[in-house]
Amino acid sequence: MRRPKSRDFKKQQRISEETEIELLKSWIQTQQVDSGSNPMSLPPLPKNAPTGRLDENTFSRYAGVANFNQLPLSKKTKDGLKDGKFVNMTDIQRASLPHALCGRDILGAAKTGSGKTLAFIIPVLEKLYRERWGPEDGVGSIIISPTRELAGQLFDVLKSVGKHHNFSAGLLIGGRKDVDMEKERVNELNILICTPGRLLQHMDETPNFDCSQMQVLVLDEADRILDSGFKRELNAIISQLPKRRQTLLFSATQTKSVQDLARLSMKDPEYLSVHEESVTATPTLLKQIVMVVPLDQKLDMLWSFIKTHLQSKILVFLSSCKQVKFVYEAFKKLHPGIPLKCLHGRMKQERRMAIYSEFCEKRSVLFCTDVAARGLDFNKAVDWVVQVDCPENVASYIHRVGRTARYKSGGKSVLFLLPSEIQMLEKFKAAKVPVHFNKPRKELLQPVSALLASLLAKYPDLQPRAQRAFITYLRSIHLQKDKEIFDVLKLPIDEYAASLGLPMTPKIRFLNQKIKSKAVSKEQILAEPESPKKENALIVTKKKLATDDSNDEEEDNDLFMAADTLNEDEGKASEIGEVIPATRVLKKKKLKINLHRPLGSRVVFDDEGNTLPPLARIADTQSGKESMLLDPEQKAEYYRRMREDLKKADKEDKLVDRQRRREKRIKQKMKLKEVDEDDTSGSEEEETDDRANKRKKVYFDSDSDEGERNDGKAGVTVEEQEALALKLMFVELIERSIMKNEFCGHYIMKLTEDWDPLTLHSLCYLNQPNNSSIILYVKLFDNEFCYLRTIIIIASVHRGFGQVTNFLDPAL
Ligand SMILES: Nc1ncnc2c1ncn2[C@@H]1O[C@H](COP(=O)(O)OP(=O)(O)OP(=O)(O)O)[C@@H](O)[C@H]1O
Repeated sequence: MRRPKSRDFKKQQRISEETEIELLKSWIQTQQVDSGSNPMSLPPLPKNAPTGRLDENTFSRYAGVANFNQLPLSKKTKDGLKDGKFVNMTDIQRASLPHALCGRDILGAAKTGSGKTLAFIIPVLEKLYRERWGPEDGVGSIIISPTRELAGQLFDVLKSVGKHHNFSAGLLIGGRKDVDMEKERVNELNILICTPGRLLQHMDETPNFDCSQMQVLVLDEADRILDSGFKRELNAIISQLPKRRQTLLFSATQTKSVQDLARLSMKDPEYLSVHEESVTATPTLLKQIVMVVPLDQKLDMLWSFIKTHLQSKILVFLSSCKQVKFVYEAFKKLHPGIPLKCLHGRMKQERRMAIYSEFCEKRSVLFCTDVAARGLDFNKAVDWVVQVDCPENVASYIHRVGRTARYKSGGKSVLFLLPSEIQMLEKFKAAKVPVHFNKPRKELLQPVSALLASLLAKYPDLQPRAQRAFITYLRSIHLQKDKEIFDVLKLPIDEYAASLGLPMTPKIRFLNQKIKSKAVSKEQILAEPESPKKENALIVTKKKLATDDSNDEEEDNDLFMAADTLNEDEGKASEIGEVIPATRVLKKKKLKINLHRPLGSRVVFDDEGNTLPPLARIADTQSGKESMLLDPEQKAEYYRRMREDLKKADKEDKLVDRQRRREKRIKQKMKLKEVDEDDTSGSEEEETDDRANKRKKVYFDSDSDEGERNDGKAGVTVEEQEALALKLMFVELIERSIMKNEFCGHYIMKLTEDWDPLTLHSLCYLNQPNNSSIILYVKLFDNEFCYLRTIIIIASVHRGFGQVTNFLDPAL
């Protein structure tokens, strides 16, 4: 049975729209609240107090009222609110609506989930209604949201509360294919809800797109839209909007920057921060837990958490899309017993919207990036917000946890803090964010790393995902602004890689710069007299500075070298050890040699971990006297003798080689002659040409000390010789000898003597038997100039595979 309509309702129904607008205008005008005052400070009107016109000339006060019905709102808006079961106003609505209704600019700040959306949707509807805005008037209001999902949600609220109005509204967000259709219709829309990028696209591309008459501009999550990420877009948008307009800014963490307000041409805005005096900056019904979790245990902790909360609706924040993708894919394959979903900015828009709606409806775990951090009001309450990675600042934390405990419902959140991020707690305290400190219960921990490792082995496509997740996490820490809290060099990088199931730690190129700068600061330590850290710092600094001009790969290598040094000097270098991460692949990484490092600066270690000069081992093995290495004079004498011996040997070998070449050339000439004589066919010319072509390479007369060039003579270029040398070295030495650890000088000499085309003169080498890293100093004849030229072949054996990494002319 239909309820009889109230007298007020019947009365209002009788009032024509025109009269209603006149009435509203004079009501707002006569009873408007003083600028700068907070309507909430006024005593509330009694519940049954008459509203609207009291007599011919007076109206009821609307500032400080607690009920929507007591506000000077159109019947259509009131009906919409009633349909949505919105009766009593929240604090921010009470504080801001009286100002907003009389056309003032607003800077509204209130806790998450406190009803800020209605605080700007209502004034938009009312303003356009009072201005009698119609389809022919075009764009009357623009509401900008930082994310597509939030824009979609605002659009739903607008549709619901404004359903009795006749305005047309459009949702303009990126990722939608129907941009052409939008372009056709956008000029007919009265209210645009959009993301900055899409709005700007229309401003740039849509013919006759006109916002010059718009009345109200709203920035939801204003601090986010005003921050540097949207600066370019927002400036371009603002430049196309009329200066005479009402501007409403809302956020749980509001900007107070004068520059921001100036950018928006706001004039004496009302700053309404309704919870400024509140004891907490977060909802009172939100229980917030912080746990200190080492980086390598984060996934174990997350997995354990999910397994013990299978009946909950959980929102999990990670710091990058790639982490989200990896954790989602990996956990899905492990079947935790609750539906898993993921949401990040790299997904197609339709998928994003579908995931968002599904999560609103069903109990599940949603892994997401900060794309879901702000504004989203998931229909059925979220039970837990889990922050696996620390947010960039307190504001971001407040928005993330604000996805639960909305309006009058409760909620819980947990944040995993790394030991190095513990300072975040002080920031929480300063920002009035009450967190409870909980110790992780080890008995409940269900390790997942081993399972991930086997998953990665089973599904090859998962491994690159894990690597990308690893790198993007470290990069996100590296790029954080707050360097007091986020220091990538304090992270146990190697253990973290293992916890993702990765068999090896991926390369982290971007870290090098940090390592270098740390090295410089270590130099400052050196400047201080008697510094106990001096010795250790010296080792590290030298290593870093020696590689200033090295390429990326080698830069990474230096990271590992530095860490290696620290490992060996563990006790002494604990100070630096805190700064430079250890890695699991140190021993393997050490094999890579920085080719650009000045010769002789390479540091090798003896069994006790002491550093030795590069030739120390040869000297050591040949002299048998370790002490000799420590005496610079003896060492110099030793090198001098070595040089003389080599020179002598060079001369002798040169003579022998010349002789051999001469003989060989004569032999070849004889052969050619024989062939020419035998050939009687008419293809003689052709044959000769062919042969000439075949031999068109550059020939050198190795007999001539001046290195004259003689076409038609046997020989190969130096490049070919080197290439052949490399090949031979690789095949014969590396594969056979080095891998078996039977590398010996005798073998090499034998090999080179047998090898005809290459006039390999002499060869000495450095061998580090236990490292399987070898430098071959190979002396060749450079036939063009007929001097002895030395190439170094650097060979390394990495995980059982020989690899010639490079060769070059050293300045020995
Ligand atoms: N006056 C009201 N009466 C009842 N429910 C309300 C009222 N105002 C808002 N709500 C409800 O409170 C919830 C939170 O509102 P809203 O999304 O506007 O919060 P918010 O302050 O914008 O949050 P955030 O800062 O996270 O964006 C919504 O579900 C909304 O329907």
